[in-house]
Amino acid sequence: MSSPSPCSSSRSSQRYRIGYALLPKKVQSFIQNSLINQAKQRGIDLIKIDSTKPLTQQGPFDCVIHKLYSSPDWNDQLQQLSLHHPNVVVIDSPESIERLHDRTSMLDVVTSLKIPKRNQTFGVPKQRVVHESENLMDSIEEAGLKFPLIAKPVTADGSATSHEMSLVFNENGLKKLKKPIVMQEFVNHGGVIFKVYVVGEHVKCVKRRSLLDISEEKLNSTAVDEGLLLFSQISNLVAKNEVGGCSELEKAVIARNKGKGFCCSEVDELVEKAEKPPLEFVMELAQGLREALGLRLFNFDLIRDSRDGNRYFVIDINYFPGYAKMPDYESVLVDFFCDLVEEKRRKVELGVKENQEVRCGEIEEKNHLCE
Ligand SMILES: Nc1ncnc2c1ncn2[C@@H]1O[C@H](COP(=O)(O)OP(=O)(O)OP(=O)(O)O)[C@@H](O)[C@H]1O
Ligand SMILES: O=P(O)(O)O[C@H]1[C@H](O)[C@@H](O)[C@H](OP(=O)(O)O)[C@@H](OP(=O)(O)O)[C@H]1O
Ligand SMILES: [Mg+2]
Ligand SMILES: [Mg+2]
Repeated sequence: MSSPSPCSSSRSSQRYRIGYALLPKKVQSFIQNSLINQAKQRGIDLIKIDSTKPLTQQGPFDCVIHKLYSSPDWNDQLQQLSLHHPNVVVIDSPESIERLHDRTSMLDVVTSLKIPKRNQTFGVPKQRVVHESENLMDSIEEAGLKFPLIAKPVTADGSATSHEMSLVFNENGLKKLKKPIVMQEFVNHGGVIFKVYVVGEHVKCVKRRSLLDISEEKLNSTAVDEGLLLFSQISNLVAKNEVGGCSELEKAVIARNKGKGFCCSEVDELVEKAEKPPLEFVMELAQGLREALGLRLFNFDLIRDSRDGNRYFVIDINYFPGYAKMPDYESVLVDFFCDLVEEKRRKVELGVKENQEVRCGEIEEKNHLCE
């Protein structure tokens, strides 16, 4: 087997340094030996950054990748780095990342996307943020929202609570929620979501488990009298066999299926059988979002309307998601690192050229003055 070619074929012996600033949990899941080794083979060294120490003293870096929540100090550090070392590629800008931390506006960008006309259409579910002081039912009606709804914490800041969702079946449930909270229309989508991972120009779509459809009948049954069903990170639930049974959520959702015996294995079957959305459509959406968000490392959750197989909804966008769960994540990421290295090389070349032009200009000016 031939060894993988280095990133930049013109300078095969040169090594490149990519600094990463990530929380310990992310380091553990993302910086795996397999990634480090594949990167090494292509001339890239991954260097851990200590965000509590001056960044400019930890370089040099060709590129920096990062995911650190709410750290003004860190944002200042990045600003200083860009000021003093403008050729370093920083992925991504803190301002662009920040937009994904608020679910009230996170999906706004989707509605203004322009992609070529095709059979598939896309949008976002209706939603509205509600506050304690409001007349809840009036607000819900005003926004055109109908039960069942899904309640999502306003802030998506990486904390466990920011992933705590609730299915809301009626006014009773609505009252129990801690406000302010984002209320979003629940769209029946057949128990499967599509996670689209974007890594610069590279895009991968994977299928995952989701919530089962909720029928009119279920909505009117006594099973939903409580009004509320809490859940968290359903797409990451491990397979049935690994936990020795259904999760509480699955049991609860199953119970609402009135003994139809819908269990995890059936959910897994739904995922297995589901057809992914057309690749071209996914690519166009991904590219549109990448440009509109000004981000290169993110994923988005896509669901397909059970009533219309060509209608899709974007329901969530996450910065620097769990890439290690993506098949072949190492090669996708290393290809991306190579793209960055190339970008840095072009920046340097352009800088040198611009400098030369300035110098030539200066010389010409001097000559002219001397004449
Ligand atoms: N509008 C909706 N209609 C139907 N199901 C939804 C809707 N919004 C969310 N869900 C379901 O709830 C899950 C969690 O919602 P969401 O993706 O917004 O939360 P999250 O905690 O930010 O997820 P992640 O772990 O991807 O960051 C989704 O994966 C999907 O199964
Ligand atoms: O922990 P925070 O900062 O909230 O970010 C999460 C994202 O919101 C999730 O989307 C990631 O899971 P997926 O890669 O399955 O979407 C999830 O992946 P992880 O649990 O593997 O790290 C996280 O990246
Ligand atoms: Mg999600
Ligand atoms: Mg999310």
